[in-house]
Amino acid sequence: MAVLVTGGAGYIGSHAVAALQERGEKIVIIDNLQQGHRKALLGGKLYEGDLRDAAFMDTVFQENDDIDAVIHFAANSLVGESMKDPGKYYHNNVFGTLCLLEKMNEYNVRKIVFSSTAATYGEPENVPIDEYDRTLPTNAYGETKLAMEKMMKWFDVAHNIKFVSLRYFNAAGAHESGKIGEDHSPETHLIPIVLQAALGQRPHISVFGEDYDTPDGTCIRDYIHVSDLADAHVLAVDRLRTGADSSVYNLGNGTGFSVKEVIDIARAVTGKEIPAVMEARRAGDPAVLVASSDRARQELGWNPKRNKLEDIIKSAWSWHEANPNGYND
Ligand SMILES: NC(=O)c1ccc[n+]([C@@H]2O[C@H](COP(=O)([O-])OP(=O)(O)OC[C@H]3O[C@@H](n4cnc5c(N)ncnc54)[C@H](O)[C@@H]3O)[C@@H](O)[C@H]2O)c1
Ligand SMILES: O=c1ccn([C@@H]2O[C@H](COP(=O)(O)OP(=O)(O)O[C@H]3O[C@H](CO)[C@@H](O)[C@H](O)[C@H]3O)[C@@H](O)[C@H]2O)c(=O)[nH]1
Repeated sequence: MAVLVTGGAGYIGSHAVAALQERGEKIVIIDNLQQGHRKALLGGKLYEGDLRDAAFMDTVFQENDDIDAVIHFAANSLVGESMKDPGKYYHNNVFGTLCLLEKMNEYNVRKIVFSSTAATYGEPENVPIDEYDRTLPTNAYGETKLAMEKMMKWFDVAHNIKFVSLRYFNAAGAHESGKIGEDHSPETHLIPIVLQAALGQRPHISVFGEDYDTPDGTCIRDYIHVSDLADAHVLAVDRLRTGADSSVYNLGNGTGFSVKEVIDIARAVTGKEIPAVMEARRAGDPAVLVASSDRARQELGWNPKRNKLEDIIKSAWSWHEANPNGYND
């Protein structure tokens, strides 16, 4: 048996590849390297190409007829960008997933673990958010992820392709080996940008909005260590291999931190000043996203181990300090 990992050379995908490798899985990776890095791969066989290229996908499935499960990370995933260029998100995310599901059906692969997101909920009715809460995305990115989840539901009904949809909250941190971490170009995520400011690579961190309905006026997010996310994917593959039905799980720590709190903790971790400049809101941002992950704990047996934000930021800081230019590729 082999696991196909789409987007495996990306940030979260490469940590999942490392987790699969640790337990001796055979791993096949698809990545078009629009964001991914060859150097991020600690195992597996990389096929460089695009999900939407049918001939390329035929080659991958034909050369690896032992693939029994797919973990699907490949997507565009930036809230801000999706508000300016929604077409890019529908094309890569929705059409890309359609291409993948059709090939899975053609090659008789009937298990998929999917990278979904807290952005499917939009502005929450209840905090912490559980899987039964309303899904009403406030940005085009979240809307495409919800469309992808719905597509998987109908491929299950019609073709018996079982899915586990993992709705991650905000991924952060780096692998404990120090070998892999976060390197996006351009970088838009809060924690790496704050750490780039700590390294003096940026003059300051811009805080997008100080007038939200939160205690200090800045947005609140639930930060979860990337290796804890990676572990959940291994558990989800296991669950599907037992013949379980399709399901959806939130993955977060259950504690929210405001943008200002994140910056303060990063100042304490790095010992650097990290200047902050207040700016206007970024379109599409919900004020608060905090997870209830009880269901993942109960049904998947997921037990995130790196829960303290200080430790998560420390692990990211180790990576950024040692690799100030990322993978440098
Ligand atoms: N980073 C987060 O906080 C977060 C939170 C929730 C959900 N997610 C989801 O998790 C997944 C991974 O996120 P990430 O932060 O690791 O992103 P990433 O950009 O680092 O990784 C995505 C990878 O997919 C590849 N890719 C994109 N489109 C492709 C295509 N059409 N064909 C082949 N390869 C393609 C990219 O080159 C990249 O390596 C995404 O689906 C994202 O929506 C991320
Ligand atoms: O320079 C910056 C960057 C971000 N922020 C704010 O920091 C918070 C977190 O932003 P960011 O790190 O960009 O993450 P999100 O927009 O919350 O989105 C991430 O987390 C989502 C899940 O919650 C995922 O689905 C997305 O793919 C992933 O990019 C938001 O309030 C941003 O407005 C700033 O104030 N300044």
